[in-house]
Amino acid sequence: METPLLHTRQLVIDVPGRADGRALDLTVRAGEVWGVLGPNGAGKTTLLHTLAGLRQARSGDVLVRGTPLSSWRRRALARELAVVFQERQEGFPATVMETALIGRHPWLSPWQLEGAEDIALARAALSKLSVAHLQARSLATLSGGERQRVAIATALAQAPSVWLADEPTNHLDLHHQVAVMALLAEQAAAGCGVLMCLHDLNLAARWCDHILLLYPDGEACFGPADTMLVPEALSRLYGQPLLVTEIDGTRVFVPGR
Ligand SMILES: Nc1ncnc2c1ncn2[C@@H]1O[C@H](COP(=O)(O)OP(=O)(O)OP(=O)(O)O)[C@@H](O)[C@H]1O
Repeated sequence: METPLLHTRQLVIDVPGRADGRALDLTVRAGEVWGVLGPNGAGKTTLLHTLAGLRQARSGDVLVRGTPLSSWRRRALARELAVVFQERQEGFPATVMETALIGRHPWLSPWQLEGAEDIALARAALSKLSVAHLQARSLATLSGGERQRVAIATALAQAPSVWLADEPTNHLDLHHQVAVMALLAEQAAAGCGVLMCLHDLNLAARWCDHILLLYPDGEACFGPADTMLVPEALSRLYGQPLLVTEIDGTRVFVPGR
C-alpha cells in the first residue's frame, strides 16, 4: 500500500498535567479530509502543533511520507506541510503580498529572491481566497476574516502535500466558511491530505470524510465520518445534548435545549 502522507505511531501529545490518554496511530492519506473535534482544552491545537513538529510529543512518532519529523530538513518539510494557525501574532509589518510570498520561501534557496513565478503563484492564491485586491495593504489593517483568508492563501502558495489547519473557518462569514471548506476538499481531491480542527459540527459533517474525537481526558476515537458523527458520541464529547437530522444527504446537528 502507498506510504501515507502523514501518520503517527503511538503518539501521545503533551498536554501539561494530563494523563497520557490514548496513544494515537493515525493515518492521513492523499485525498482524505480529517476533522478533529473536541471541547475547549481537549488538546486539538496541541495535536496539530505536534503533527507539525512545532511541539514535542510526550512519546511516539510523527512521520511524513514515512520519514520521522526529526529526520526531515526544515525546508524540505515546509514543502510538504503547511500550517494554518488559529491566531497569528503580528510579526514585523508586512503587506498582504509579502505575506503570501512567505509561502514560497520553502521553494527558494536561502538568499534567493522571489521570482515572477512565485509572485504569480502568490497572486493566484490571493485571488482564490478573494483577497487579491488587498495585496498592497498592510496586514495590520485587515479585518479578522480578511486576515484569515490571507493566512490560507499563504498556505496555498506554499503548495503543500499536507494541510494542518487550526479552525480554518475562524472569523469567516458563512460564504467564506464554505469557500474555505470547498478549497480544502479540492486540495484533498488533488492529492493532498488535510487535517483540521473544527468547532462546527455541521461543517465537519458536510466536508470531512474522517473524524477524530478528542476528549478532555486524552481519550480519543477516530474513523470514517459517518461512524463518528453520531449524536450519542458527540453529546458525550461536548457534554451537550444534540439532535440530528439529515438534509441533502448530510447530517445536521442542532443543540438540545
Ligand atoms: N504551555 C502550556 N502550559 C500549560 N498548559 C498548557 C500549555 N499549552 C496548552 N496548555 C493546556 O493544554 C490544554 C490543551 O490546549 P489546546 O490549545 O491544545 O486545546 P484545544 O482543544 O485546541 O482548545 P480550544 O478548543 O479552546 O482551541 C488546555 O487546557 C491548555 O490550557
